Amino acid sequence: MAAVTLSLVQPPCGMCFAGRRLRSVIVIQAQRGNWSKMRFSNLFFSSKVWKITYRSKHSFPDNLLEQVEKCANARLETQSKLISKVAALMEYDNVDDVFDQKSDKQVKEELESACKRFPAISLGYSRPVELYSRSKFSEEANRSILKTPNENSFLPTPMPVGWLDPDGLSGTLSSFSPEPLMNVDSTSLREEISDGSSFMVQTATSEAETAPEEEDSASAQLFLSCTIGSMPGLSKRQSYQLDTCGFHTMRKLLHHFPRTYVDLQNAHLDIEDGQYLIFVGKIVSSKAVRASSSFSFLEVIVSCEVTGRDQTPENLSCNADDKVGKTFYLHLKRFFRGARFTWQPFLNSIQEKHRPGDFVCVSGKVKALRAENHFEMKEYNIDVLRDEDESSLSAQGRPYPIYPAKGGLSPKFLSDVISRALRILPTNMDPLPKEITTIFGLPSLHDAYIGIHEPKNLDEADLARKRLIFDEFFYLQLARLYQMLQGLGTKLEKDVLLEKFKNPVLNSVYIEDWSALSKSFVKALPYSLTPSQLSAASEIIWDLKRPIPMNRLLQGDVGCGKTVVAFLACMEVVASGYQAAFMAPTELLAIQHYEQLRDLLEKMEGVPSKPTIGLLTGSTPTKQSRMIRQDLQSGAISIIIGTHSLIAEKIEYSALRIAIVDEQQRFGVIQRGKFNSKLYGASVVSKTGSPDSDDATKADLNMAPHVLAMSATPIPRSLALALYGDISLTQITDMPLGRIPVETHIFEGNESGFEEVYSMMLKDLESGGRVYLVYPVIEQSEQLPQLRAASADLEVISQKFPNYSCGLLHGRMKSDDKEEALRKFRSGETQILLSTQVIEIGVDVPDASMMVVMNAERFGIAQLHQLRGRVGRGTRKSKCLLVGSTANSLKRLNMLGKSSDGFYLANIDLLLRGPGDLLGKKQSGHLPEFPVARLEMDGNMLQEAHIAALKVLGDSHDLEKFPALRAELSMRQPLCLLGD
Ligand SMILES: Nc1ncnc2c1ncn2[C@@H]1O[C@H](COP(=O)(O)OP(=O)(O)OP(=O)(O)O)[C@@H](O)[C@H]1O
Repeated sequence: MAAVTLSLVQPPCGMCFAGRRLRSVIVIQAQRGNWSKMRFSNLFFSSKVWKITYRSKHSFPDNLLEQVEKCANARLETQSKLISKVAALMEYDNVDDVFDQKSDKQVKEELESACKRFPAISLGYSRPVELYSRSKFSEEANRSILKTPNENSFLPTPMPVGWLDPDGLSGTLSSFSPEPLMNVDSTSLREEISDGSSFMVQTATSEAETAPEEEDSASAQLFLSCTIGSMPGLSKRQSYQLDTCGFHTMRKLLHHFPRTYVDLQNAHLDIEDGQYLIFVGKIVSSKAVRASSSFSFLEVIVSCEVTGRDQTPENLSCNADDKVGKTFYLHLKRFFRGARFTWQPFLNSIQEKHRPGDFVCVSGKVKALRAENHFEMKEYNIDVLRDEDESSLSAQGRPYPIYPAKGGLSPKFLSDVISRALRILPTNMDPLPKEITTIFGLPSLHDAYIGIHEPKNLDEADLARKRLIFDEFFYLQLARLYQMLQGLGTKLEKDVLLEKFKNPVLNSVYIEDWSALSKSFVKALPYSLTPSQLSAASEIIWDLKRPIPMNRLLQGDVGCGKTVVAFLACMEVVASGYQAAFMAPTELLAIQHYEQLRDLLEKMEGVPSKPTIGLLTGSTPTKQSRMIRQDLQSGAISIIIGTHSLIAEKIEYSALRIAIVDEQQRFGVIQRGKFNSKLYGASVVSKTGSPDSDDATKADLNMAPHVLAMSATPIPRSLALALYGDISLTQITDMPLGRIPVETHIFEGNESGFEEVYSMMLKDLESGGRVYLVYPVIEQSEQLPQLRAASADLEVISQKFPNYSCGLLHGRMKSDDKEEALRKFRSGETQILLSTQVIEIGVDVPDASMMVVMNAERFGIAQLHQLRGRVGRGTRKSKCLLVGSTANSLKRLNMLGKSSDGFYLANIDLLLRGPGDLLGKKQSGHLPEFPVARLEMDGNMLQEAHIAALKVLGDSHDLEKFPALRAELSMRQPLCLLGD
């Protein structure tokens, strides 16, 4: 049986015990009524209460208490409905008047008699009140949830409790309430239910109970994780509906953000349908009508005087100073479906809620009715003003939030529930330390929720959005850095790592301190390294000397010379006696890197034992690949270059120390992470060198390899942070000396456009150049006949340029054929190479001097920039011709004509096409979801969030000092989602 625990706080001297408190007593007692057991229908029970309140007003509380007492043993699931009904009925009875006329003494006597009758009611103190089911949270947490200093704002209130239409059709009547809710500030009532769950009706503000702030915030933020069913005042059906539509928790509900805000304008003389306007006027009538046996509606008519200048043509001649006035009639309707809403007392009650003559402020969307100056208000809000003076304040327009519907729940319903949730939002729920919000100028979480849902102006909404975006980025960064720190042993290591992130520029090793092998490698290069290449290599080598696995992204514009920097990293590792793996996205590129490295090693002089290198791709013959695997296992191979076969399970390394992933958009986080499983044992080292005693310390044992990712599509920093979180960035910002910028020309793909393109091609070929022709597809397609296809065009181009030989290269060709086609083009046997975008990545033919891209609008800007980077890699002046299918497409392509800065173009691409397109499907699949933030717009905030996360972790490596933050982190970021 349900045990009733009811607590009433002794009011301060002189303050009247409001009738509301007794009403609350009744409400609680009503919970005990087992109306389901007694087969009471809703109607029956309601009518009972009504009868009592109407017939015997004077002894109303006693009688009512008696009646509800009869309904013992309420079943848990029926209680919330019952309580809603009773609370609602109480609200509409003028019970306050009855009690307010009585003296304190009288009220006290009544309370005492109630207490005698119901031993569960005790006077004089307030016990802790639990808001949510104990099964969901620890008792302690619940207690402190309710000890928020601003408890009143946290309290559920009976008005909305009672009036949410159980059918979900008519929404809440809360907007009709002249005074928001019952002001029970110092009464605490609680009923504990036998299964341990509890439901709070009202709670108290008691100084003695005010808990320390930290405790408050730690538990108050648990509020967001409360199930939607725990939200006071929702009917069972509404909870169910919300839950099935995905609003499982308060967080989910509060994160249903407005789609947009309508600028609510003050009413003016010329009203047009669909405008969102705000009026101040007087209620002229309020009528509740029973339309059928199961349908009723309420219509409130508000008259509003609006003055202004008449803009109609016949009045244009009037003096400009003449103001005219008009009276508009606004019709506010609300519909109710269900027999119980056709019941006359109910209709009377809702009708009386709006008294003719009341000043109100009405806002919503207007729709003209047939009668002149009569408008229906849709999606409206109505607020009763205390007096006319308040009207000037209220009439100031606010942004009007427009919510998206979800799962069949109407925007209005959602907005009502959200606004109710906002009213019980604890103010101190912010898990972010105050210091962080202050440094970054962010509002508190409480203010952010209010600001996004009920902003006073658009600036407030913007600031709120900023805070919510910051949170999304912050927790991502925090989780990734936290995860990384957890992988480290000592405090010192953690400090070093955090310091490294804070001051990335300070961490580099001068060339004098590089290994002898690296220095000889630099000497063997046919060119000198650019300053950027030097500093990039220094940064990487600094990292390689730490006992913490490096996770670095080497970025640089196409053709800036990243490969050689990566080779240097390999040399440094090999010099310490370890192995390096270099993974390329395509076989072509793997072969290219292998040959380049082989040539450079051959030129190296004065090195006693040169590093041994191997090539392993999908097409390596089985016998050869078995041998390579054996050599990797024994340490006979110190640098292995290959494709994704390098991370195959059967590959074992003896001492893998660095994995270079030439990502070029093709590899995702997972592939990089797979290298982590390629741990090495310290017992075996490669043959090239022996580990320095300093480096190969015990801490190195079983350390995951360093990972250096290379990206030629400069991923905007924000995107890199979002994608990798904990990654360090190294950028090569200058180009090798002697490079001549590629000229870019844009053409429309019509007859004259192609004529010009062909003539430019001919000129280039005649001067000894070599031309890439890039196509969006291999074969002509019936679905997309406008696309030029590489295979189909081979004949056309061969005929057009009979004196030159053409080659074909595309992804469907066999590996050997591809290599052969590229070899011929590189050597000059073929002068024209018709290709698909397979050449986009890394292909390095320094003599290629022209690139023509057909149907160029089919490629992203970053992609085109990549393609363009295939030319201009030597000393010849090169050109890139982009042929757009239509005149419309040229605008976007023109951007490439204006800039050759890959970072700038990548940002533009991110802005225009979003991260998914920029990264490619594979990689963008690893991007975390950001419900509010748009990386392309809000990316710069990621950097702030990164700094904030570093700061927090710097203060407390394991977040022990920030329990609320830790709890929030675990709720937001399950660690399995954190990439590698
Ligand atoms: N410092 C330098 N001076 C002159 N040439 C250089 C320099 N560094 C690299 N190169 C040459 O520039 C060309 C491009 O280098 P590399 O292939 O490393 O560029 P990349 O940054 O990897 O470009 P991509 O993104 O296209 O792969 C190569 O032919 C390389 O030999």
